Amino acid sequence: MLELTFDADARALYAYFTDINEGDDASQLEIPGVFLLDAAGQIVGIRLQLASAPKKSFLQYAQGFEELSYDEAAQQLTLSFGQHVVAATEELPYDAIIDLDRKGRALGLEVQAMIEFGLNERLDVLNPWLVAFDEEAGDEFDEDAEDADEQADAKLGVKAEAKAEDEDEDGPAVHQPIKLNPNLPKPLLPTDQEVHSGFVALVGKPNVGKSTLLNAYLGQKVSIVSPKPQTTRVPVRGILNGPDAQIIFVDTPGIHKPRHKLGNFMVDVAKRAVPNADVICFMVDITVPPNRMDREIAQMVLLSRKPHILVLNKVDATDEADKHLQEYRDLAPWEMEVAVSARDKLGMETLLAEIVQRLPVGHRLYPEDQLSDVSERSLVAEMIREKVMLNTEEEIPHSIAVEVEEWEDRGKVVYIRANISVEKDSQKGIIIGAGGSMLRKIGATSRFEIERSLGRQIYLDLWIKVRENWRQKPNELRWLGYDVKFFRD
Ligand SMILES: Nc1nc2c(ncn2[C@@H]2O[C@H](COP(=O)(O)OP(=O)(O)OP(=O)(O)O)[C@@H](O)[C@H]2O)c(=O)[nH]1
Repeated sequence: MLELTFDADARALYAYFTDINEGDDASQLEIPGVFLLDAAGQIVGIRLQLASAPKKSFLQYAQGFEELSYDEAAQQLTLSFGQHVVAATEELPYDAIIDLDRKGRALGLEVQAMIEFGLNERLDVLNPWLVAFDEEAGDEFDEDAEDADEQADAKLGVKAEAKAEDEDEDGPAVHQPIKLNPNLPKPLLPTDQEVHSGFVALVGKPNVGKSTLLNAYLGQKVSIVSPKPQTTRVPVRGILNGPDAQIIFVDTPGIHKPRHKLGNFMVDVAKRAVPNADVICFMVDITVPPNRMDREIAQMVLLSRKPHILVLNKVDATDEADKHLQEYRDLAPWEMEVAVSARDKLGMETLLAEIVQRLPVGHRLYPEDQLSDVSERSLVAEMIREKVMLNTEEEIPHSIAVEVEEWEDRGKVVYIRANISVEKDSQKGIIIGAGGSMLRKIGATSRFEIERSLGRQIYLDLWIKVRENWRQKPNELRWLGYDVKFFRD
């Protein structure tokens, strides 16, 4: 049976024909079509009109599903949900998207409806096919799997008691929050006066520069950055103090089409940041035109009814900054738009002023010397993950997780033992590299950055562990700290 997921925030319906991983979708087809409606106006199917005959392999993954049929003569792909009489059709407000792999095989499709379409009330017929993002089978805490995991740890010499102790005390990733770097000049701030203060969500697609902007404002890295999409996995709060304002930026994971439970978690925590924010900065990459995901995020921002600013990033990277401007403007009635370069720190004062005037007046919500809510321990784990991401290719960057397992102040140095989890044995080999060269490189670059950030000498002990298919396993995700309950406000 073909399973569907419906993202109510984005009003998007997804149907995947096969399990897919990051990078499997090599290209996309945009195809016009119609909703098939019964006499009551309920959606009972979708018909897509292909422009030309597809390759033979196009429907290879889709073949087993009785809901799908292809009319060769008419070049129409139809999804029918049950034996309903089609009484009417209604044009899809946007072309459907079909993801293709490198061989041109259709991996799945996405259909988006407009806000005013009232899609959910018309989805009743589709209910038996709908699965919720977060309620797939096996999502319950799996004690057997947890036991098996501990046994595997014991075999590898990992101290299960030490881990349990860590987790009992403070959860998987809680430690001292990062304070302002003592080497940086401290702003002189009046303490008890009222200021503009509140939460500012940085939301957008992966790779648009959200983390770069946050780090640029704070003058210190609190959120890791890489050229690969989906770098940020958990919301990171960075606190900027000024004489008249305290701005708590919330850097969120890039919103994308989730393909595994880790992706579901990332999108879920990103979306939760929107209703909790006082101001929303919708960040886009001005060098490329908006796509379906930008439209979905813009709708979500609009629905929140929060003050919202369009932040057009990467102006440094194009000579035609206004080429796609109108298309971004058309996504929503923005209260304000500001063009910036997070990399070159351009436009940042203007954006800050726009943010501050939209924040409520009150007291500072965080101590003035606190830079982030990220613990030192989490930041160190993230910095190591960043170095693995920067030094590896293909599927590796997305397949790893890093946990700091031991942290001991030994006077002159801080001893830090960290585990890099991978999904397969083959990935372990890649991370170690020939004669250990890759691991040495990751260790050296991580140590340099961690020492700079902590202002202390460290001894970094890196271990690699295979946690098979961890991104799909709820208990593994919880163990690694990717659990929504840790990120509730
Ligand atoms: N040219 C240019 N590149 C930028 C700018 N801002 C960010 N980048 C680059 O864009 C890439 C992605 O930046 P990130 O800050 O990791 O983007 P993000 O939106 O946080 O990405 P996710 O974590 O995937 O959601 C990195 O290679 C950055 O160096 C900018 O203003 N100009």
